[in-house]
Amino acid sequence: MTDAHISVRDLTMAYGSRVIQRDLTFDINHGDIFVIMGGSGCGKSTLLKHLLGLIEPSQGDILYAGESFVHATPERRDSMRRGWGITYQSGGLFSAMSLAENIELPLQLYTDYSASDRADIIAYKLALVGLDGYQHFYPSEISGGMRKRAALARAIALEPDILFFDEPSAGLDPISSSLLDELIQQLQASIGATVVMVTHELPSIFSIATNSVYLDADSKTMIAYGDPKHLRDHSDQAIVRQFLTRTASHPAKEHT
Ligand SMILES: Nc1ncnc2c1ncn2[C@@H]1O[C@H](COP(=O)(O)OP(=O)(O)OP(=O)(O)O)[C@@H](O)[C@H]1O
Repeated sequence: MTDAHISVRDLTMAYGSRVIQRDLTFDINHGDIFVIMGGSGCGKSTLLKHLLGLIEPSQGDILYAGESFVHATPERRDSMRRGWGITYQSGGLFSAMSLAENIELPLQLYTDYSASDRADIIAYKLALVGLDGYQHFYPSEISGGMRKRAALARAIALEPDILFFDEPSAGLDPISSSLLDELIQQLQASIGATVVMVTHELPSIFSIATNSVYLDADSKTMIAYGDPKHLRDHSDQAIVRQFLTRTASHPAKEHT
């Protein structure tokens, strides 16, 4: 038994007969800001999709608070998912809806709040991400960084206890990207959620991650687990140190 928030156990991930990663076993603890790292094509997004239940494992299990997600009934999976907030690379806002309508959608779908309670929650969530008063704007009327923050406001609409991010700062300039990092850190601290993210951004990794796993494309398994700053300085795997210091002597190999 473990008191980890998410436990990955002996996980093998494959597309058909092609194994992407095998024997993944690690924990993500409550309140971690956990980063899934590795070179291009090693299987980071594939792992995220397994954690979200979008792809079934070839082997192994994923447990949330000690309960198997892989073996849960569809109804039980739905209720476990209710506690998750997800933001995709593109942000995933509906362009034909205002920011308020985007944030209202999960509230309408999953809660019995009255219209006026929903309006209060929308205002509060927008304020949390620094978009106070932007209720009536459409996604096309705000900047890329603001869209990411609006997507985050929608992801936290239902008070999730886990936030998943796929490349949160993709497409952002360094300043917007570091503002988003700060926001993720503040939200983590204020709502107490566990954060799981896939990112390539070393500044993000070093400024906010508390723990990480490194997936290796060549050996098709994890070769490092721990605080990325510690791994950068002390990993016994040269490739991990190179990845974290950007010192690879040859261009990163693509595994596509
Ligand atoms: N739906 C799919 N069917 C078959 N193969 C796939 C599928 N999705 C991804 N792959 C392959 O699985 C491997 C891992 O892909 P994945 O997108 O998980 O890697 P990644 O580490 O997230 O890559 P990147 O950093 O480039 O985004 C790649 O070789 C990819 O081509």
